[in-house]
Amino acid sequence: MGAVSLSGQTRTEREVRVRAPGKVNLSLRVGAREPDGYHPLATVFQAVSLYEDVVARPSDEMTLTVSGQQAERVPTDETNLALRAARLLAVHTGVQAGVHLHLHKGVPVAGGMAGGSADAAAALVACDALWRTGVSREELTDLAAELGSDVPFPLTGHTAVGTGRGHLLTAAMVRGEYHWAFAVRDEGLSTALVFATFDELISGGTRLDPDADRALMQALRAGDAPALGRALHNDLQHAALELAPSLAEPLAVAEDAGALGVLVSGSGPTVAALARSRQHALVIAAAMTAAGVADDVATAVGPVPGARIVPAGTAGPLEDPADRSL
Ligand SMILES: C[C@](O)(CO)[C@H](O)COP(=O)(O)OP(=O)(O)OC[C@H]1O[C@@H](n2ccc(N)nc2=O)[C@H](O)[C@@H]1O
Ligand SMILES: Nc1ncnc2c1ncn2[C@@H]1O[C@H](COP(=O)(O)OP(=O)(O)OP(=O)(O)O)[C@@H](O)[C@H]1O
Repeated sequence: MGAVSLSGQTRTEREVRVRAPGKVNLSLRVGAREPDGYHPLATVFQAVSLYEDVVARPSDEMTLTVSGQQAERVPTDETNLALRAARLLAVHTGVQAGVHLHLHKGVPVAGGMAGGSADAAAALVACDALWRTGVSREELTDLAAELGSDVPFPLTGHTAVGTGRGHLLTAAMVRGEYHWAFAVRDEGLSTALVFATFDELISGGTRLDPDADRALMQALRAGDAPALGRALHNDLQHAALELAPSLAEPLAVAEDAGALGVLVSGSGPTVAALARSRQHALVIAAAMTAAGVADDVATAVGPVPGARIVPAGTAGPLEDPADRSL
């Protein structure tokens, strides 16, 4: 155990492990583009049990390594959202310390499930604990929103309504658990391009109806999965299909396999199918694999909690492979 100096204090060197979830937008309603380039949203997020694990260790620099699903597609330079989160927290709090972050990815990259946003949320929580900054949860949420519209939600987790750019959250009342099957594609979709394609398709005319998700919220309160399946909605789906027409295939296969509802997750290209049970989610995933309509499949349950510290010694895919060669 070494000792490091932090803001004039000496403390025992340690590591902090944080786990943050990916998300599905149960409903994603998009208003007309505003002058700042962003679109007002009315969305309902649900956190699902595909996780990003982040380990933060004291370091003189800000460095990053990545392992896990599609790790080779994640940038490790200063554009990485987790590194940007660490830097933002250091600047905000005046902490003069570095960190080594290791990300273990379990959420599809550029898949519309906010994997990078979950990394950023986890990095904020991990660095906050490592550096003992003492910032409030509200401040962390504000910093999260500076990093990206989707970053506050993985801090909060569970099920929440998102307004503004999607970053203003209100917890939703939810009964029961919901089982999901996902069709994952190797090639991601750019969120900005999907929004731009949406603009072309609607050519200026759309208004957010505050009552549009009444049936969906009622289904969640009642724990009624079939009603939730009928109420799933994504305004960006048409644009995602325009850019990746083959997404129609996993949508159709999941429907044929009896999914209660199926949609493109967020800006895509991951396709999310709501199942009747965990077993049924496995059946839908198997059907998508057998039909060859996905590069990979996954199953998950929601809602699950937001970013939280994982006690040391907890089993899980949290190790930095670089350590094994030491
Ligand atoms: C599609 C969703 O995943 C739904 O939850 C999010 O809206 C995307 O959130 P995100 O990836 O965190 O997006 P940001 O990093 O904030 O923005 C990336 C780009 O997406 C577009 N964008 C994003 C959010 C929003 N409300 N309107 C937008 O038009 C903008 O072109 C922006 O430049
Ligand atoms: N930590 C990170 N993990 C994954 N991608 C990252 C990360 N940091 C930056 N990126 C970049 O961000 C892009 C989007 O990644 P991400 O996995 O968050 O997409 P997404 O799930 O579609 O996001 P969202 O659903 O929030 O729109 C990637 O193509 C990658 O270049």
